[in-house]
Amino acid sequence: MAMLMRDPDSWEEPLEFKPERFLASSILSEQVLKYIPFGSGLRGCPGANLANILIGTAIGTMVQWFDWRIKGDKVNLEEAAGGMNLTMAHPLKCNPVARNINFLASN
Ligand code: HEM
Repeated sequence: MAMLMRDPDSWEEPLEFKPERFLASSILSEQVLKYIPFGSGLRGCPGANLANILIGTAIGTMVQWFDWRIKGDKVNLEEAAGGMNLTMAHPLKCNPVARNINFLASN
């Protein structure tokens, strides 16, 4: 079974950024076997639900409070040569710039 993240045999429009493609996942779907960050089966990660909640909250907070600046205008998503983990060939370097969100201020 191919498990490459951009394998057109496994993914529709594999080069497009479409995080909503994961919304349809359920533990029994074929979809979930294409991407198994938490392993699966009896020894699968028992912390998967907690991790998904924490990661969503952490990323949401980082995006809400900071503008993430990169050098240039495009992120190079080239992957490093295989292994078990998916690694960026050119690790992302970016600077967080605090957003001016002052939602506690009165008008
Ligand atoms: C992004 C976060 C996480 C990732 C990517 C991750 C990934 C994994 C993977 C790949 C395994 C091995 C599964 C297998 O062998 O099939 C595993 C096992 C495990 N994980 Fe996680 N995990 C995460 C977070 C957590 C959290 C938050 C907890 C606990 C609060 C946790 C507790 C465990 C435990 C106890 C095992 C061993 C299960 C066993 O061997 O029966 N993990 N995890």
